[in-house]
Amino acid sequence: MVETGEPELEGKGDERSGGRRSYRTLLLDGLRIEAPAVVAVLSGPAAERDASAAEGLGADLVEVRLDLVPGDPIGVIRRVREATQLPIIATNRIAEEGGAFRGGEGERIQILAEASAWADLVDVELLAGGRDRLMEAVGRPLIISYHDFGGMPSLEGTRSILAEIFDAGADIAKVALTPPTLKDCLGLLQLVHETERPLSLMGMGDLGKHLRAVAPVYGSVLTYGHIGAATAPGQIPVKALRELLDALLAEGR
Ligand SMILES: O=C1C[C@@](O)(C(=O)O)C[C@@H](O)[C@@H]1O
Repeated sequence: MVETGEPELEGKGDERSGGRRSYRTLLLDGLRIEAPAVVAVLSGPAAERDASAAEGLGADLVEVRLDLVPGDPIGVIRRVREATQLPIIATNRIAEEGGAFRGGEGERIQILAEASAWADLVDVELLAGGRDRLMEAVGRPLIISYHDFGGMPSLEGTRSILAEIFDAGADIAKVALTPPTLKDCLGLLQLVHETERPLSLMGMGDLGKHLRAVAPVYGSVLTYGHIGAATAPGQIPVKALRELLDALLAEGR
């Protein structure tokens, strides 16, 4: 686990980074993220080509879904590193949380650890058996994630999951949930607004997808969009997501 030590710098709603509005600056082991930030998810055979296009489409970071690229995942992330200057998140998603990796946990963690040499942040699931082993092996800022593709825990249950994620040593907590009602969406926005530590919250599904553009207004630090095929229900194309954020983020808050 990386000892960041660096304070987060609380920006103001009117701060701009390259013409974009930033609410807060995250300093993670020398990596500077002006939040809220758009992450372009790279998957499939066009991952390297999409990496080249990501910044022009409005992405601030890219995520390489090592479980969703053909061939050698290490070769792919190396080429993505050559294709873009944007910070890279390495993710090798377990099947239980919507991923396509089908090997053993030891192999999955090994690939992720090796790929981290070309990444700026690493994503690992809260419930992954190899989570702590990976965290010991990787000297990168960590996103610890939790996904529910069929619904969501209660709000108290979600608060407990966030506490577990931060207690486990996350630099950024990430939860992607499928809220069944608008009341659940309101509850999640309240949760984002009250959480001071860096949290990325996304809604999945038809009723939750608007949270991808709205939760950043309430403080969510990362929101994920796609360039090629969507990698989650309700995911929004990067260009449209960027335009939504630029339209919705407020001068002051
Ligand atoms: O965890 C996340 C969020 C995500 O599942 C989404 O809902 O956009 C997409 C994944 O690629 C990423 O790793």
